[in-house]
Amino acid sequence: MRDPQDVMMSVKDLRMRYGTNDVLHGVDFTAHRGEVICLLGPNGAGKTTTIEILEGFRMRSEGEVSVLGVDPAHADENWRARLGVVLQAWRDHAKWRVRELLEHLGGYYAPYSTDRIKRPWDPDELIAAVGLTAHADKRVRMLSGGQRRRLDVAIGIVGRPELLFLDEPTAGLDPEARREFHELVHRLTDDDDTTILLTTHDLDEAEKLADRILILNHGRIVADGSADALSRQIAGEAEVRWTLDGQRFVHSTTESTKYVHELFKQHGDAIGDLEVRRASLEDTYMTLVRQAESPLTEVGAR
Ligand SMILES: Nc1ncnc2c1ncn2[C@@H]1O[C@H](COP(=O)(O)OP(=O)(O)OP(=O)(O)O)[C@@H](O)[C@H]1O
Repeated sequence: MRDPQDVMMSVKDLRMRYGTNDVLHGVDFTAHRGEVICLLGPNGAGKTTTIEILEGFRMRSEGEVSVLGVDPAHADENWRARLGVVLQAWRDHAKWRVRELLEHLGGYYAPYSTDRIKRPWDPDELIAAVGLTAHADKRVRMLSGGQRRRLDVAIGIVGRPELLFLDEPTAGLDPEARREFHELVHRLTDDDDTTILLTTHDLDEAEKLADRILILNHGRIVADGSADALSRQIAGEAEVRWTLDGQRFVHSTTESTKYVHELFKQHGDAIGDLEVRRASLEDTYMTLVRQAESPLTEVGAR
C-alpha cells in the first residue's frame, strides 16, 4: 500500500547552468511511493535537464537531490537497477529481435531480484503488456515509430523499477497505443506501487495520469498540485449551464454545488441539460505559464 511517508525522490533548490546560461533556478519537489507525477512546461523549460540530473546522467550545478535515498551523482549499479528510464529517443539495438533484446537486457537485472520484487519481468508477459506480441520476433529496425516507442517503454520497465522516468513516452503513439500505455501506467502503480515521473506536452494525458502536476517554466516550478487543485487555484469560478422552458442559461459561480442545489429547489424537474464546467488543465496551464511570463506577477512562483 502507498505510504505517504515513503519519500522516493526529493529535490531542494536544484540549480543548473550550461556555461553562462542558467536553466534551473532553484527547483523543489518531493515524490512519494506510488505517485504519478507529470512534469509539464514549454519547450526549453528545463524538464529534460531536471530528469537527466535525477537519473544520474547529468551533474547538477547546485542543490540537494536524493533519489531512492541516494545522491544520483554518487550512485552505484544497485541503485541503477531499481530505476527505469525511457529517454526521448533511443536509436540503438537495431539488429536485435524484440524478444531477444528484452531477454538480454532483463538478464542484467536478475541479480537484483528481491523477495518483494522479482526481476526481470518475464519477456513474453512484458511484450504482451506493451502490445508487441505480434512483433516479438521482428528485428528492432523493422518496427514502426510507435512500435519502437512501445519497445522503449518495455526496455524502461524490464527490470521492474521502483521508480520510472518517462520522457515524452507517448510522442508518436496512435490513440489506441496511447490508451494502452495509460492502462500500463495504472497497472504499474496499482500492482507494483511504481513511482513515475513523466514529461508530456499532452495536457489531456497529464490530467488522466497524474496524481500531481508540476509545471516548470523558465527553470522554475510555477505550480505543484493535482489537476483539480490547480484549476481551483486559478479559476475559482465554475460555469453552470442549464436549460429551463426551452431557454439556455449560463452562470459563473465559486459555489457551484450550492448554486445547483438552489436551482433544483426552485425549479425541480423543469431543469434540463445541466452542466458544471471547471477550468480545464489547459486553461490552468496557459494561465500559469503566461502569468510567469509577466515580470509584474509572481502568482504560484516560488
Ligand atoms: N547540453 C546542453 N548544453 C547547453 N544548453 C543546454 C543543453 N541541454 C539543454 N540546454 C538548454 O537548457 C534549456 C532547457 O532545456 P531542456 O532540454 O531541459 O528543456 P525541456 O523542458 O526538456 O524542453 P522540450 O520540451 O523542448 O524537450 C534550454 O534552453 C536548452 O537550450
